Amino acid sequence: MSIQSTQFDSSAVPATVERVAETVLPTRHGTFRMIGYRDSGGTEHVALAQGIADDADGRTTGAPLVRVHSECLTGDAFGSRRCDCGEQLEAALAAIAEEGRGVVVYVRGHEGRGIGLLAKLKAYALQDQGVDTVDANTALGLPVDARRYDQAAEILQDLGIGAVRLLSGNPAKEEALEDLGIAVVERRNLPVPDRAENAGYLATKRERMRHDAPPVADAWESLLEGVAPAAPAPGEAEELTHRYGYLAQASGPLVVGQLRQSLDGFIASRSGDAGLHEDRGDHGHLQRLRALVDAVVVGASTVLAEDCSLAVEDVPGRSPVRVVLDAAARVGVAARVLADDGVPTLWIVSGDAIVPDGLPASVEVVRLPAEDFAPRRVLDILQARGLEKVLVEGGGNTVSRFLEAGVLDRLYLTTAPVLVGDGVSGIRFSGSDVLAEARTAPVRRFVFGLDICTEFNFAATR
Ligand SMILES: Nc1nc2c(ncn2[C@@H]2O[C@H](COP(=O)(O)OP(=O)(O)OP(=O)(O)O)[C@@H](O)[C@H]2O)c(=O)[nH]1
Ligand SMILES: [Zn+2]
Repeated sequence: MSIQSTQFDSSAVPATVERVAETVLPTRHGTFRMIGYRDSGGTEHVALAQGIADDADGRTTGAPLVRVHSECLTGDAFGSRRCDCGEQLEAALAAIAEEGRGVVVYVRGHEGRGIGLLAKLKAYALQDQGVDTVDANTALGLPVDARRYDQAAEILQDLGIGAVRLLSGNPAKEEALEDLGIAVVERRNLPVPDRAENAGYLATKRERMRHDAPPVADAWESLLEGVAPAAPAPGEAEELTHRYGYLAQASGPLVVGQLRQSLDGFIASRSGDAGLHEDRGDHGHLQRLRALVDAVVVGASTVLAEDCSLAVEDVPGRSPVRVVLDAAARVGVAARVLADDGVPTLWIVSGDAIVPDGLPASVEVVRLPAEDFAPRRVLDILQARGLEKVLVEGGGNTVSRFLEAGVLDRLYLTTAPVLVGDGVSGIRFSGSDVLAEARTAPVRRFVFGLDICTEFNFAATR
C-alpha cells in the first residue's frame, strides 16, 4: 500500500503565525538570521535565513533554497541513525550557506510525523520487533503522517517568499506547499548517504510513502568521503564496498601494507631489473589503496629503482602524503617523490645525512637517529602529524620490516605470474624454527587480472 498524501486536512483550521522574535545565530555553517514564530495553537517555530527579503519592499527575489524541516529530537539533537533527519538538517544549512541564500523553516509539532515524541518512541519499539514505520503508527491507532504545512507556508510568506527550490525527498511536502500558495519551482533530495542502521526505514519511506529513490550514488565517491554505501549496486559498487569499506570508514590509526612479488617471492631480478611491475594486474587496486590513506611509505631503494611518484592515477581521489625512508639521503633532488607537484613529502633521513639545498617547500626533512628507523617510531611521527591511515607500499625490505614489527593491520600480498629464480627479495623476515609459529591471519583473496592478491587481516588476530 502506498500512502498517497498527508492525512491531515490542513484547510480545516488555519494556523496563523505571528512573528515574535528576531536575532542572529552563528553556526558552523556561518551566521543565520533567526526568526521566531508562534502559531495560533501556541506552538513555536523558527526560521534560519540567509540573504532573503532582499528587494526594496522586503520581498524575496527568485526562488531561494528552502528546507521545511520536521522537528526530530532524536535525529536533530542526538544524531540518531534510525532516521536521516539530523544529517538532512546539516546538509540543508550547508547548502544554504554555500549559496549564501535560503531558509530552513524548523517546524515544531512535526515530531514523529506529527504524532509526537513519545508516540514515535512507541512506534520505534514496535519497529524493534520488525514492524515497519508505516504499520507501527497504524498499530498505535495513529495517522501515518499527521503533519500540516500551513505554518511553514505562512512563515515563508512572512519572509516575502512566494517561490522556492525545496530541499526534500518527499513529494507530499511539495504538494502541500503548492496547495498553500507557495510555488515549488524545483525539488531536490539532499545528498545524505543511507546508513546501515536506517536503510530499512529509508526503504519503507521510498516504497510506501512515495519518497524519492536516492540518486544512484557512486560507490567510489562515497568511499572517498569515508562512507561505505549501505546497499551498493551489484557489480563494481558492491565489490569496492566489500573490499575497501573497512579502510574508507576507519577512524583512528590503521596501517596497511602491500607488496607485489613474483610467484617465487622476488620483486626484481638479481641486477635490480623491476620490469615485472611495469604491467601490473593490481594497478587499480594500488591506486585505490593510495586514494584511501593519508600517507604512503616507501623505502629509498624502491624510489631509486623505480622513480615512482606515488600519486593516485587513473581513479578519482587525492594523492596521499609521501613518506620516504632514506637514512643515508640517497634519493636525488630530481626524484619524483621530491617534486613540487602539490603533494607534500616527508623525507625521513638520519641525523648526519647530507641533504641538498633548494628543496621545494612541499618537502619536509625529518631527522631520526640512524639506529632509530623502527616502524613504530616512523608511525609515531606520522600520527603526530595527523596522518593516521598509512599504506606501506614497498619495497620488500620496508614492508617486511613493518610486518616483522607487528604493526601492519592488513597486508595485501600480490603475486605476479612469473618465476624470477633469484633476485631482490619480496617478503622476508626472521621467522621461526617451528612452523606452527608461521604468520597467518584470516584472509580474503582477490584476482586482479593475472595477479592473485591475498589480504591478511592481522588486526583480526589481535
Ligand atoms: N512516527 C514515526 N516518525 C518518524 C519515524 N522516523 C522518523 N520520524 C519522524 O519523521 C519526521 C521526518 O519525516 P521523514 O519521513 O523522515 O522525512 P520528510 O520530512 O517527510 O522528507 P524529507 O524532506 O526528505 O526529509 C520527523 O519528525 C521524525 O521525527 C518513525 O519511525 N515513526
Ligand atoms: Zn528523524
